[in-house]
Amino acid sequence: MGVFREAQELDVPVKTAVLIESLPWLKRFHGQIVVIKFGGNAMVSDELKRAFAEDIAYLNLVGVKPVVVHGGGPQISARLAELGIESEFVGGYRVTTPEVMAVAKQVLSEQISVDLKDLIEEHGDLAAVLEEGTFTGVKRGVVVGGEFVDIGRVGDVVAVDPSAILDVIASGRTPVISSVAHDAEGEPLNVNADAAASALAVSLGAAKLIVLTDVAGLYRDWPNRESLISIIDTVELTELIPSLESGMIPKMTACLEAVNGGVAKAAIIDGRTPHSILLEIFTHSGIGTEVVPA
Ligand SMILES: Nc1ncnc2c1ncn2[C@@H]1O[C@H](COP(=O)(O)OP(=O)(O)O)[C@@H](O)[C@H]1O
Ligand SMILES: CC(=O)N[C@@H](CCC(=O)OP(=O)(O)O)C(=O)O
Repeated sequence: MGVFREAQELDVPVKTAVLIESLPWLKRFHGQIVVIKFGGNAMVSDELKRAFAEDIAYLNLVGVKPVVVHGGGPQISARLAELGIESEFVGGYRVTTPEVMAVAKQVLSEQISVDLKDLIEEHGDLAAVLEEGTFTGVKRGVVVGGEFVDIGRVGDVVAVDPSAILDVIASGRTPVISSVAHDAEGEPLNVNADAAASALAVSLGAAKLIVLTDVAGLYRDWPNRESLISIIDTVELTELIPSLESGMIPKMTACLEAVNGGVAKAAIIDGRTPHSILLEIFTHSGIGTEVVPA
């Protein structure tokens, strides 16, 4: 008993320091919108999803206004494999036939959105799933080796209607939204979730965009992982993007566009670290890679 109390007393200065370190960040972000993108690769275990939901509930309850935009690429791939439907990526984007689109829509908007909302709601009436309708998109193609390749129902966001999101925020809850968009005819488009989160952060005038993924951040020397970039400005990032690979291309483009669109900072952080969002927001050093204006 005596040993236990002594150990607790030793912890007191550490605990106090951790709590008080958050004060300037509470002042900075209180009342501000922070868009948080939860990537499918960061949803690797129930424990991590629960820690994510705790962080979102925490932010909400201390007066920050989190908005969750999620992906689910690996989960879509797993479902397609179960159904025996082939799928491939070109330039970081999934080739999306109408059949693939139907599966992506079901996994993202019906399954993952609801799962995340339910986990956040374990802490109170704190979340709401947004119906599709926020993002309007246009079909995009990719250029590979100088040739234009049609990749099906893949879209770029061209307009964001934030009204439903603002209503949810005004009700004190956290919107949870998938990246599915619709074209002018109302047909669904598969939008990369990083790009959707970025467009939303700009439209909402968010104070920060945080992107959770399955690496510590952006490495200059990928795949050696010896040189993690802690901070990079938009000019340097613009020069670096053409040399990046696969999923990092849409991810870093999304961060660049967010900051160029007026979001003060965009951070790529490791979603495999439990409570990485709280560490990023409420500690001086943060974690991962931060993109800032030049
Ligand atoms: N320079 C780089 N730094 C870090 N990761 C990189 C880099 N280049 C490519 N990657 C890859 O990008 C992946 C993240 O993109 P992606 O798989 O689309 O993630 P998410 O599902 O979180 O959106 C990493 O797991 C890593 O394999
Ligand atoms: C066009 C395109 O590639 N769309 C993505 C949408 C989901 C997504 O972006 O999920 P992550 O954030 O987990 O990667 C896909 O179909 O996988």
